[in-house]
Amino acid sequence: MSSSTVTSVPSMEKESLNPYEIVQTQIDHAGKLAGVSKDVLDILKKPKRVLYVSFPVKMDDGSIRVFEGYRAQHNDAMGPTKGGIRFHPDVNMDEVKALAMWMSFKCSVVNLPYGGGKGGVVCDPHDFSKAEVQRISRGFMEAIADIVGPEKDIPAPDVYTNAQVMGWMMDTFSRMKGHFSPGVITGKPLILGGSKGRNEATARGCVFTIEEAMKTLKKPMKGATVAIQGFGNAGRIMADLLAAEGCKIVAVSDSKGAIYQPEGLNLQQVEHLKDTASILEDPDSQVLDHPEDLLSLEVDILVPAALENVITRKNANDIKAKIVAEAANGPTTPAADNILFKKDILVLPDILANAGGVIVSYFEWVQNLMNYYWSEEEVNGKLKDMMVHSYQEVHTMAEEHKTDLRTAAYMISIKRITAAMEARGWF
Ligand SMILES: NC(=O)C1=CN([C@@H]2O[C@H](COP(=O)(O)OP(=O)(O)OC[C@H]3O[C@@H](n4cnc5c(N)ncnc54)[C@H](OP(=O)(O)O)[C@@H]3O)[C@@H](O)[C@H]2O)C=CC1
Ligand SMILES: O=C(O)CCC(=O)C(=O)O
Repeated sequence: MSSSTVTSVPSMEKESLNPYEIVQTQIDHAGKLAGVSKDVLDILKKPKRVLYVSFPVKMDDGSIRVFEGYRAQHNDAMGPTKGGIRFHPDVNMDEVKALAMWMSFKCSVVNLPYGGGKGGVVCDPHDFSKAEVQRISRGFMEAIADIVGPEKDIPAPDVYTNAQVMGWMMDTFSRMKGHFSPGVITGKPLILGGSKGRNEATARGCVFTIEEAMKTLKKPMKGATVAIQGFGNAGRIMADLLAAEGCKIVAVSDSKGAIYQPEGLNLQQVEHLKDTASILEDPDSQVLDHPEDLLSLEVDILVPAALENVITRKNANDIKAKIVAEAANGPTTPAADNILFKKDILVLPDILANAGGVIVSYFEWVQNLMNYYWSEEEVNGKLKDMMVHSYQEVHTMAEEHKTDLRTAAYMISIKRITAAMEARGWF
C-alpha cells in the first residue's frame, strides 16, 4: 500500500483524546472521500439516544452503593442496535457514545443487519465479590430494560464483563418480560443459548485479518514476532491462536505491567501465572520498566487488545511493527494514524479487525431466534468467510482510493448506512 498520494485522517492541531471527537473526525474524513453530503454526515456524527442511569445496589456488608451507567444507541437504519457492556472505572458518556458509533460502522463494514450500541457501568468489578457483581449486573439490566430487547438493542460482553454477567442480565430481562428471552443479549453461557465459538470469536476474527494482511505483505505467519497489550478475552486468546499459527509471542501485558522475552514466551507458563498469581512473576521473561514500551518493540505484529488511545501522536513514531492489528476499540488516534500511514505500517482498523466478536454474536442471536444451534466448525467457517470477504472489500477500496484501511472501512460502512437511511426516507 503506497503512502504517497492520500494522507490518512488529518491530524488535529492539538491532539484530542476524547473518543467522541475522534470518531467524528474519522466520519468527516472518510465521509467526504466517499462523497457523502455534510448533512448526512451530521446525522451519523451523533448517537440517536443515550440513556443515563443510576441504580442502588446492596453490598455484602449491608450498605447501599449507587452506581452510574449508560447505554448509547447510535443508528438503527440497518437493524436493531448491537454492542457490548463495559464495567470499568473510566466509563463515561462520551466514551460510550463513541463506542456505540464504532459499533455501527463495524456492523456495517462486515454487512450485519445491525446498528451500533454500547453500554457501561462506572465501576471496577475487581473491587467487588461475585454476589455484588451479580447485583450490579442485574441492577444495570433492570435500569436499561425499557430500551433493550431482541428486536431493539442487543448487548454483549466487553471489558471486564463476561458470559456469566450476560447470563445474569438475560435472566433479569426474561423475568421482567415473563418469558425466556435469550435473544436479548449475546455472549451468554452455552447452557443459556450462547453460541459455540463466541468466547474466542473476537480473537479468531482478528487472526483471520492478520493472516490476510500477511498475505498482502507476502510475509509468512510462521516465525512472525508478536507483542500483545492486554491479556483478557481478546489478547490472551489471540496469543494462543497466533502461537498455534507458528507466530512467536515475545511480549504481553495486562493492567499490572508488561513482560518481554525475545526468544518467545512460554505461553502455558504465563497463562498459568495469570490464573494463579501475576504474569509479572514469570521467571523466564523480563518485566518492562515502562509497560507502554511494549508498543514500540521491534516486532512484526503489534496487537493493542486493551483500551483506547494507546498509540498517539506522542509514540506513533516509535512504533516498529509492520502490522498493527486493533483487537481493542479505538487504540489509535487520528494523528497517530497519519504517522503510521506515512511510515507504511499497515493498521488493521478496529471496526474490521475486531468484528469477529459481533459476527458470532449475530450468529448467536440468529440461533436464539431459530432455537436451533450450530456446531463450532459451522460457526468458525462462517466467521472466516465473513472476515476474509470483508478484509478483501476493505483492501480493494483502500487500493482504489490510495488510502489507509481505516478510511476505506469507514467509506464502505458510511455508504451502506447512508443507503439504508435513504431507502427508509430519513433524508
Ligand atoms: N470481548 C469482546 O468480544 C470484544 C472486545 N473488544 C475490545 O477488546 C478490548 C479488550 O476487551 P476484552 O479482551 O473483552 O476485555 P477483558 O476485560 O477480557 O480484558 C481486558 C484486558 O486488558 C487489560 N488491561 C486493562 N488496562 C490495561 C492497561 N492499561 N495496559 C495493559 N492492559 C490493560 C486487562 O488487564 P487485567 O487482566 O490485569 O485486568 C485485561 O487483561 C476492548 O477495547 C474491547 O472493547 C472488541 C470487540 C469484541
Ligand atoms: O458482540 C457484540 O455484540 C459486540 C462486541 C463489542 O462490544 C465490540 O465489538 O466492541
